[in-house]
Amino acid sequence: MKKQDNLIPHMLSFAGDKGFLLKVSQFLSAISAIFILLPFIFVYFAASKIVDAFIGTYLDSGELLKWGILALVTELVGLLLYFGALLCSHTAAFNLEKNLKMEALKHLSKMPLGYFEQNPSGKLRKIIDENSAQTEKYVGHQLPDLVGAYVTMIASLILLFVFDWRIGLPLFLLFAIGFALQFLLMGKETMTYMQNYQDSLETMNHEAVEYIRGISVVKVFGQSVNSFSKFTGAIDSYSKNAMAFTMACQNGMVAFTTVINSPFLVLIPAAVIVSLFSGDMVDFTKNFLFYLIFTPACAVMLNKIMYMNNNKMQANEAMRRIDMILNAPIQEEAKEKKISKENDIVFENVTFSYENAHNPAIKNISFVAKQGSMTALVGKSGCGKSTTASLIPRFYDVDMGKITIGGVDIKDISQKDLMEKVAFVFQNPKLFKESLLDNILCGNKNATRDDALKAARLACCQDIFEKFPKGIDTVIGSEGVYLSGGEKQRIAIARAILKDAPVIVLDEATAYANPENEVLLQKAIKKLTQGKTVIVIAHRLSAITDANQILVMKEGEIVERGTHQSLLKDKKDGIYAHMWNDYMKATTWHIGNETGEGNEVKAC
Ligand SMILES: Nc1ncnc2c1ncn2[C@@H]1O[C@H](COP(=O)(O)OP(=O)(O)OP(=O)(O)O)[C@@H](O)[C@H]1O
Repeated sequence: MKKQDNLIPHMLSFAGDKGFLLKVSQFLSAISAIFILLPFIFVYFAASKIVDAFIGTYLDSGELLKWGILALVTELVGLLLYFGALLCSHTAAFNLEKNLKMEALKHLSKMPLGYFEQNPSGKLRKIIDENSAQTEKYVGHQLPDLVGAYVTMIASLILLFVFDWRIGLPLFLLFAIGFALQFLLMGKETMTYMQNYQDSLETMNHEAVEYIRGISVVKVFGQSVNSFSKFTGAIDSYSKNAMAFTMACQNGMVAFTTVINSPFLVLIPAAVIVSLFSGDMVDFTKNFLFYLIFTPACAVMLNKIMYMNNNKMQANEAMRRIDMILNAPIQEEAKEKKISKENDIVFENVTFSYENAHNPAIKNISFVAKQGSMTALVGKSGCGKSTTASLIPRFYDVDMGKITIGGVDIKDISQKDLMEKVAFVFQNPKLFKESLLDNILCGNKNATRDDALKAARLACCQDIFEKFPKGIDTVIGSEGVYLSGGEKQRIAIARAILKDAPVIVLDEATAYANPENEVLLQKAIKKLTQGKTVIVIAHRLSAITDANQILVMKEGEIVERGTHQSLLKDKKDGIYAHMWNDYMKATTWHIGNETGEGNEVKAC
């Protein structure tokens, strides 16, 4: 899609079954605009009567009253019609905003989870919220106003010529110059400046959030805001783009505002010249009175149109941003969905690269994880363990090779079935700002409170509940309720126990355990993984010595495989044997002196 495409019709299509209200609203607004112009004519007739009274002797107060009442009534009718127009446009606009949000959320739910690593939730929320609100503002307020303003403009131009074309023509030319300047202002170049400005505003907001998130690092390392080059760079870029946008608008804006707000500079000289050639000074005076009343209203209207075009440009840009989400490629669902009854996991020559990465994160990975067995992935940081695990629930799709569960390619299993089949416990589990109970229940929406309590017991969460007066009903994040990393992990394990999925992936699920709660966590994990196909990533090698197979990874490839015993016995000089030796040394490492005096530090 080109940046400058007119996306307004596309945006309006989201009004759905309320779309017809937009037409009704525009119709009412157009009629209302005419009614709101009529009082000028009636006031002109009233003023004419007063002029007549000056040159004659008799002032017909009845007729004066008639024009006054007509002016009042038409003004009121105009306002009522406008009210009706706004009512219709707002109903359609709210529907449009709701549909846009729903569509965006629906689309996001079909995206691979990897998309959310590149596009953090805060950024997506901002794009959806702010831009859909912008479209609501445009459709609810400005769209009916725009139609009304254009009708007013055409009617006004007609009126300019109806009373005395010799005065109307120079005024028309003045307004035409104003319009020409306005269209010059709305040129493609300005649109590009505005898009750059909006982009840099978005980047700056995003970097500000990142900076605040990392404020603890800033404080601990005594950094200043200037040392965060991405944030300061984003501020600089915003300031440059804001300035460029302002400068791009400056000349046109000044010229437009000056021209449009100086109709008397044209009206008075024109009227003086016309008066010199007017035979009937009475008629001239009446007409001049009309232009005197009407011309400032024309200027106000043109100013309004100018700002409305600006708003249209912003609404177009808002739609473009929402479209970036709506057009992002979704994770394709298989046309013929297959059900996998068994739970063996098989990787066949799987290769995967992250977007924009130079090298594959994993290469040619093949292994079989038998149903009911435990497979451990070990290796140095960055060797591809998490990547391998994250391909099982399709957080990303493989580039080459395939992954099957129970003999069925995971791409042929429906997303819903796959999500039901796999439970994933992350190193940093995400808990919602809801009660602990709700956080556990989200593993299985059909489960009862008793089920959740049972799962929590199995996950050794009792001590967490005992800390808070409301126990399992305590809401996280409220009134100083915060959980430690290890506590969060146990809640996440309770959630996974409740889900009772046949495949369990544990990515550093005990990373935050301290010596006391590691025992609890290990117990919880034992309960969770009984009889399941388990893929586990753990830096503490003691946690995986019982695994049915250990896959040792290096630079994205499997370089050794076997059980703990076989790897130690058959590959004495292998990577795993070295890792195990280092691990054993670390667990008996002493601070103080080499004779073992001092404080022992357990590996954690
Ligand atoms: N979202 C991502 N985008 C781009 N590259 C990534 C992403 N996540 C990981 N990588 C890269 O892929 C490679 C494998 O990373 P991965 O997280 O799988 O390693 P790991 O073995 O799990 O590491 P650790 O033990 O530190 O968690 C690394 O080079 C890493 O930099």
